[in-house]
Amino acid sequence: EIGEHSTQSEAKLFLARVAEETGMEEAAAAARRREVLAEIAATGTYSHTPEELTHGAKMAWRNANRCIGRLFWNRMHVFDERGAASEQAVFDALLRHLAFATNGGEIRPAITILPQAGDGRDTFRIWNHQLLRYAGYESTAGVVGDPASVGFTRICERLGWRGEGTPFDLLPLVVQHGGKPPRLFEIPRTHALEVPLSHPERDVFAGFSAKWYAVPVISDMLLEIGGIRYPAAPFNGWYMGTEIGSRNLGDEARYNLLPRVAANLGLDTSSNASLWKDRALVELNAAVLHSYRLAGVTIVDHHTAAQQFSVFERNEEKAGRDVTGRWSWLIPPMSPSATSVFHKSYEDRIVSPQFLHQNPPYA
Ligand code: HEM
Ligand SMILES: N/C(=N/c1cccc(CO[C@@H]2CCNC2)c1)c1cccs1
Repeated sequence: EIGEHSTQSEAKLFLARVAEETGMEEAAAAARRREVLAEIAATGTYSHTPEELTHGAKMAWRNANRCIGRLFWNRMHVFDERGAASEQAVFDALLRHLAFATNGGEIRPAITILPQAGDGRDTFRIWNHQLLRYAGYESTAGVVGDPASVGFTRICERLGWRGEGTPFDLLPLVVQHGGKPPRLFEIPRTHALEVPLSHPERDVFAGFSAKWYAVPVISDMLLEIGGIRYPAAPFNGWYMGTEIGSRNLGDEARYNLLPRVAANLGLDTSSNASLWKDRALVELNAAVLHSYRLAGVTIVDHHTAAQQFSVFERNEEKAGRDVTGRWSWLIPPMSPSATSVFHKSYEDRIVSPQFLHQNPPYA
């Protein structure tokens, strides 16, 4: 009962906003509103039209408070896979998503929306954090691969998966349907474009051949639109260089490459004041941007991304909408004060539609 009222009020708010933003006729909007309220009264839930689903997913991106990439919110391809009825069908849809998004390196933002929660049939959950990610193996000599993946790698191994044991083993996709045991699927190499990393002037990676995957596809967040929850709705954009250069490869708790890069640059790592970590970070980030450009794979540097975010703020102002944001995430991890975002403040208010974190499906 209470659920029904909240769905009704969330649905009414969403339908009114979509009608207004997509210029729907008043009569058509009223008819749709009545139809949805009747469906909720009869079944406790409702289904979005393809148009509502598409615009709702774009609104959720536009409302993503931690996202610096929102300028392009209206240019995202939406794959409606609400008809998926098996793990195999989900896997096929995810491969299609990867192929479409990769597009030979000219990355296209996209989202694949799988069945909504609570529509009677069981829902799907994708256990991966991202469709493409490297395994992490804990050993007595430390971690081989991505330390952030150690837990999930163990789960994959418990489910029967065996990696090669290199620092860059692509993890399998793990798809669960309702309460059934999850199924594992290997991603074909044809769908997992990777970028070999090199530096334009210096051999910063001497002794460690580094690479990273082209397309980041977040697959563990829940998409909420007008009171309807989509627990599996993987979405991709392109990378901002600092995500790879500063965090994935630079963090001590990740690939921890700063000492090696500093040594290869001949820096004095005996004192903080030589700023050797800062110099190593700059060259590591320069190498990432250089390598993706050389490979013809879309990437954005944090200065350009910040400028694009300013254009987004101006566009939203013109559209009469507030921009909400989480400052601590919007500022890039490198040279934040050299970007405009740093010198502004943002209200971290949750606006629906929205992407939300959800509990991992595995114990
Ligand atoms: C097109 C290029 C895009 C770029 C460069 C970009 C950039 C970023 C960056 C740098 C972050 C912070 C990630 C971190 O610090 O770990 C982020 C967060 C986020 N982005 Fe974007 N983004 C893009 C597209 C998208 C798209 C297409 C969506 C969804 C449709 C999206 C939704 C989000 C969400 C929900 C978060 C917060 C994630 C969390 O709370 O863990 N972004 N984005
Ligand atoms: N460039 C990106 N970066 C991210 C966007 C959202 C989330 C993440 C990773 O978030 C992890 C969880 C908290 N920090 C790391 C990275 C995109 C991924 C998918 C669309 S754009």
